[in-house]
Amino acid sequence: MKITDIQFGMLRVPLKTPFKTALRTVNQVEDIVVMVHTDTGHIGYGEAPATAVITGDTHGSIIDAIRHYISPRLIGQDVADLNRLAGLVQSSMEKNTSAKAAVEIALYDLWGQLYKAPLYKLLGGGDPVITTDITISVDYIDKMVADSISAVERGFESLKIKVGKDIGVDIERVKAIYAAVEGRALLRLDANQGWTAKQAVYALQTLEDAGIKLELVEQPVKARDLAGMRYVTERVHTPVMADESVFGPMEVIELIRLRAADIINIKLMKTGGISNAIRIADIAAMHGIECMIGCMLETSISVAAAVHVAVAKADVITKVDLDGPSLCQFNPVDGGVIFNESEISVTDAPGLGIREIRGLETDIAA
Ligand SMILES: C[C@H](N)C(=O)N[C@H](CCC(=O)O)C(=O)O
Ligand SMILES: [Mg+2]
Repeated sequence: MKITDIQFGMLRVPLKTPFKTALRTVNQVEDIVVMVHTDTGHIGYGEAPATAVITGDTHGSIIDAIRHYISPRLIGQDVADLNRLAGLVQSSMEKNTSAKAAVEIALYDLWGQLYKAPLYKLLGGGDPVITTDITISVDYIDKMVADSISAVERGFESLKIKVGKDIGVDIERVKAIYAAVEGRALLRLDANQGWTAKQAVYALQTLEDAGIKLELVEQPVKARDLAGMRYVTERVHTPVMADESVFGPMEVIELIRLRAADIINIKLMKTGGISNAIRIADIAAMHGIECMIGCMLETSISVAAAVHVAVAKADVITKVDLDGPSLCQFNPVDGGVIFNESEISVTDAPGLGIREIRGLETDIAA
């Protein structure tokens, strides 16, 4: 199975409700879809969101990276040489992790199609059903409480509460949500870098002293502030998770060396795809550190790939934040992973199992 062409499309899907974090507000998913064509007629699918505030990637940079740096290395190559091709993708240029992820995901999809097996089985197999949390956007307290109750009524047993806007209000936000859903859902906080280390310790100790048990706190301080991450980790009982602080395996090794977090959030859009996500899971497992697998604002194309990784690496990926498809007003994908609110199931269709993507705009400019 030889690669003959790589094409792009733009996929726009409105969100059910605006997605608000300490870093940004978004109303719709607008992702680049990558289609890797082969001489056998098989097509591999990948997807890349332009999360400029986290990865630095924009629509233009994703297309440019694939068109001018990644694609020329792959045309004519054999999909059976997957590891070598993943290496070509990773070494094509610095950074640009979302572009690399989209192409790698499509290559892994084709690899599964080549061997007529679902990706998770080729990655080692596992229980085909996993459970995700859902994000509660940062907002007025009453709105966050109402959104949390609604999520619990939809069956979500784990809520990812966005904070990081104002330390005093954040504490009140968490207290109010905890009181509203206590005993019915676990609370994860994500400050998206919005606090200083001292603020984070103050907020978390205040919540702990009030008897509020949190499952974890994600990225309390600035991405590059590893000393701050360590400061928080050493001073609170709540497990601290690194998100924006870690992209690839080298950063994970450094984070572990510094003991700067308790848990690692793996996202394909930070790792540059599946190969490095697996490396990080293996490094974490060797050090006895748990991982979450997360996503950006992505649909069920790239999130499907993350699901296959989560299923195959469930020994170390013990937490799942793959709510992108649940945040969308509709699923544009026919076939593939089944997203049913908190329950996500892989099927035994080859690769990612994607048959068709509806509403794809293929006339996008460079
Ligand atoms: C969508 C997912 N639950 C999530 O919250 N991801 C964010 C970043 C998403 C974005 O801004 O596109 C995170 O974990 O920080
Ligand atoms: Mg996060």
